[in-house]
Amino acid sequence: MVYFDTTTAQSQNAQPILTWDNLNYDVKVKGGTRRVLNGISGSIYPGELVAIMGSSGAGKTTLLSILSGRVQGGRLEGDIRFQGAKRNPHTFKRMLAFVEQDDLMYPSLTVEETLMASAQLRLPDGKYSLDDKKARVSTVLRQLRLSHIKDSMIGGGGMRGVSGGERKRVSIGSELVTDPSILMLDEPSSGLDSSSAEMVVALTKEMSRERNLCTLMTIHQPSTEMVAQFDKIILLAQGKLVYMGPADQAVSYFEHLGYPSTNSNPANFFIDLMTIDFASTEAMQKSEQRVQDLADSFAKFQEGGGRLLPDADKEVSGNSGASTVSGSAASASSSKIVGDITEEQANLVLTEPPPMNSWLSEMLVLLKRDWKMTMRSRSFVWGLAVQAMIMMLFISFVFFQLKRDQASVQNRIGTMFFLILVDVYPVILPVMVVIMVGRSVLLRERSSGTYRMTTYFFARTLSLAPVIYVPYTIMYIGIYFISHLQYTAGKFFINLAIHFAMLFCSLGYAFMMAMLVSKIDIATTIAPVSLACFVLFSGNISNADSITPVLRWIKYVCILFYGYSGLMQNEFNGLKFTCGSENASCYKTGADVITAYGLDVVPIWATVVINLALGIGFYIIAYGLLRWAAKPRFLWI
Ligand SMILES: Nc1ncnc2c1ncn2[C@@H]1O[C@H](COP(=O)(O)OP(=O)(O)OP(=O)(O)O)[C@@H](O)[C@H]1O
Repeated sequence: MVYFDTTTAQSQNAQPILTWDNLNYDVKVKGGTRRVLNGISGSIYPGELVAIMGSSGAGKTTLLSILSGRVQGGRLEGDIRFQGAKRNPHTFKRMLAFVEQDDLMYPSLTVEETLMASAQLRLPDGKYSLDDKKARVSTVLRQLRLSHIKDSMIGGGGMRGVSGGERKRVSIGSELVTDPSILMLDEPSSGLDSSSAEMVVALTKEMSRERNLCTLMTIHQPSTEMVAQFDKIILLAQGKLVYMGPADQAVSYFEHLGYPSTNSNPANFFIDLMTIDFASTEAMQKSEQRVQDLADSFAKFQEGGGRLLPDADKEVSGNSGASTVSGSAASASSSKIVGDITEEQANLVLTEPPPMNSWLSEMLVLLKRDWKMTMRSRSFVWGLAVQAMIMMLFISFVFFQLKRDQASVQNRIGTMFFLILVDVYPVILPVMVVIMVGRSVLLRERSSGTYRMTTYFFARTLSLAPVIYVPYTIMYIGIYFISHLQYTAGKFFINLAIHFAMLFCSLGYAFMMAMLVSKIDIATTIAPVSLACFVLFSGNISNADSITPVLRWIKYVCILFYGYSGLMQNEFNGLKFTCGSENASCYKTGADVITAYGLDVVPIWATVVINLALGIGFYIIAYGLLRWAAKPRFLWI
């Protein structure tokens, strides 16, 4: 009788942390459906490092996505249990650390800042003091051999930063500073040279052992050294399971099925066995048949409790005595030490996700992080400052020291109109781009429940506000005095209030557009067009009272209309103008101008309040888009 003991040292005393049973996954294809995963069952235990292997298109990423609760679209059947119970989407995602294939991080933060932000946001304040979090970060930096580059920028997007291997380790580190029960990594070795890839796997194993963490990764074609690190491997071929068990027994297992190893690297041997050969019809049929045979043999092997060849007389298992494929506790050793870990460690699994930190503490951590990023975007900060100064000089000297004649009426109207345009266009476009650049990191952090979406909006807005409000306030003050608008304290502060409300609206509009569209090039095309429509209804180009009745309502949702109306009323009310004899039509008072332009409908105070309300409305829409429309529809079983 031949038995393979498919339990690993970690599984002998412990309960599985994650089990899956008979998973079937179908996707829609032209003319019907296609089965991507077929009857996959298995389990993983605390402390185990497990690799999902298979040739391209075998279903590795799909299986990992299903187990992590991140699969979208298609039809999923089967059963998945976390610590013996059905998974709760809200708690499971906070107990899972998921490292995506693309290392999505903010380029302008340093390695240490990236890990610290993750620790501060995801470790509960009630359990960890700031010093504990710092200590944890420095431990992770040391364990992942990152201490020497802790002050280097992550880089990316044209900014020089850490290397690919280091970047991957930072990604892993920012997940490991938290207290996850399971760590999942999608192709952690992709894009890395062999020594960096080996280092990533070796360090992951070291940390899995130390923390008794269950680690599951997909990997395409690992080296012999990497295969030796894995406790368990899951081999998939054409969506079917052909082996799941200790990595060091897989070669013997296939030998006993009649497939002796043909390659010194076991991974290459497995891939050769499982790959479909498309060279000819005959070769294809033969390799498909082989894969089917392997899948059938493993299914029988699982059903038979690890019995591979009935009545064979060879004992091949590395472990003596019979044990079952599911790693039953029946075969557990009575020893207190199992493999590298103790029995207590083996049974140590977190049953509750860490509680979320308070809203304020979360917001302050995000604000600090966002502020650093904003200040490091030199071109953004300086771009806004320089453009505000250029606008100030340009507007105030074109409309220099306005008088009280009929020409000054036109010049005042021009000043007000130009000012409201300056409040929106040069603000919305750069802010929108800055928000969109961080969109993918935001979505990743949202998927893992790192923080609340409301704290994100507050912190991001507060971090951007000073670099907009400070130069723009200087610009308004400069224009106010150089152009000689009405010099009274009341008018001056009302002027500022109208502009501040406009800038708030512009920020809200930029957030809304950044959440509405996922691609920067599309957003930078749509935003100016939508703003151009607002210009039409601002009350300058067309008379606010004479717009076609069907479209007249648009002015009431137009930020430019309220800003323009407020500024015009504030500046013109109380003014008297001289009329020259040559002027056929003459505005004698500022009130005449306001009436002629149809801008006396909404009182000044209301223009400020309505613009603030519109700004809040834009933020609410942005929040709704992020919360619901951009929310991925994950399948849960
Ligand atoms: N939503 C989907 N729609 C159509 N086909 C899909 C979908 N999801 C997965 N597939 C198909 O299922 C198969 C398995 O995909 P998966 O990405 O899991 O493979 P993989 O083993 O990770 O491959 P690789 O190593 O190349 O990344 C592929 O043929 C893929 O095209």
